[in-house]
Amino acid sequence: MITGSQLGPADNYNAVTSEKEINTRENNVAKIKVVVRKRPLNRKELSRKEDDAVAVHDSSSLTVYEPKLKVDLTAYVEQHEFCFDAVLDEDVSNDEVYRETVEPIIPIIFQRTKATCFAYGQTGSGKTYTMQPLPLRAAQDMIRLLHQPVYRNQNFKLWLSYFEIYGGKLYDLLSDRRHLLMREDGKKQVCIVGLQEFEVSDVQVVREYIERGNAARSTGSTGANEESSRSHAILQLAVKKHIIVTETRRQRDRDANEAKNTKAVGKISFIDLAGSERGADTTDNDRQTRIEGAEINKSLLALKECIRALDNDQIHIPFRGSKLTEVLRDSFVGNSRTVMISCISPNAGSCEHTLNTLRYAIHMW
Ligand SMILES: Nc1ncnc2c1ncn2[C@@H]1O[C@H](COP(=O)(O)OP(=O)(O)OP(=O)(O)O)[C@@H](O)[C@H]1O
Repeated sequence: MITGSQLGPADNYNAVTSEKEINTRENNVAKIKVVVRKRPLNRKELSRKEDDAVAVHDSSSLTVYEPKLKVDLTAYVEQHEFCFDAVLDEDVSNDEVYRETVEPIIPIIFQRTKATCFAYGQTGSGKTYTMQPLPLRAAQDMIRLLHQPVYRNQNFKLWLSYFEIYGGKLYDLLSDRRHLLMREDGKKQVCIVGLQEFEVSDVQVVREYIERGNAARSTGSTGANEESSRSHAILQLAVKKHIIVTETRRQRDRDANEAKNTKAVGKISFIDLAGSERGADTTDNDRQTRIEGAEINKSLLALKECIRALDNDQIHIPFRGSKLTEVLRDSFVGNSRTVMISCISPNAGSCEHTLNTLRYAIHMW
């Protein structure tokens, strides 16, 4: 697989981008990229003297050492080797994560590409820690690109929206958690009725919107991670071309909203998924938690099915499998790119979840 890391750093965006250069970039960015990130042992795990069961060998392979018992109760360790597009060790910074995952995609968003970046893993494995900084960094680079003459002259603008899927329902995180409805138009385009989109041209404003959305997110508590997220949060950055309307038409369309005077170019969606083990979260908790668990399980399975179907160039993609995949439908069809970041906990006690996460990731690869 070709990895995006072959592309130049963000500063290269400042150079004037030629059509040929863009096409080369587009071909160099893998359609689906699977990256694994290991987090360090946390204070609790260290105080319990838990073993680190994950060894990262190089930039693309790792081994999980699973503690097991024989039938006669003798302890032994089973080794599981894995290989991915990229494996990021515990000392890798969020900046490096950005460079490895999202940065290579940014220029091709301006060339009608739709991209999806999501983090997958058990509760407490680092999904939010990994996903939180990515949209801001992406917005920074996108705003810089908007200033290039080639895009400025075409009147390209950046728009932001942020919503969550909680218990199979959609809520706008930037509009007092307003309940949103999803509709399909005649051209089978999914649209989220009432979702607020904001034009952004300043990184500080982007930061404020992200903070506002984060504060509105649904969280619940479990034994594993008290601030655990039980919803999928989706932040979208869309590049749109503003169409200059004549004064006569403007008057005619006096009541039309801003969106009618724009044309979609490309989009990147960042998804912070709910904890992957939540699908099995059916015994300890109340009915509501069990329903949430079932919904989460359904959407994670549907996501896997869709990505596998895309990778195999299948004609039928099972988008209708869940609300999550229905919402993401337009991001997967046509010229699309997907980056999956599998977050894993290093402690031996999490081995089973870690192996499940890596096996989920292997199916995408
Ligand atoms: N790579 C990392 N380096 C340092 N600390 C990390 C790293 N990854 C995660 N952490 C810390 O681990 C804790 C759990 O991480 P986080 O909340 O991102 O998990 P999560 O996978 O999003 O969990 P949930 O599904 O419950 O939301 C946080 O305190 C976070 O700061």
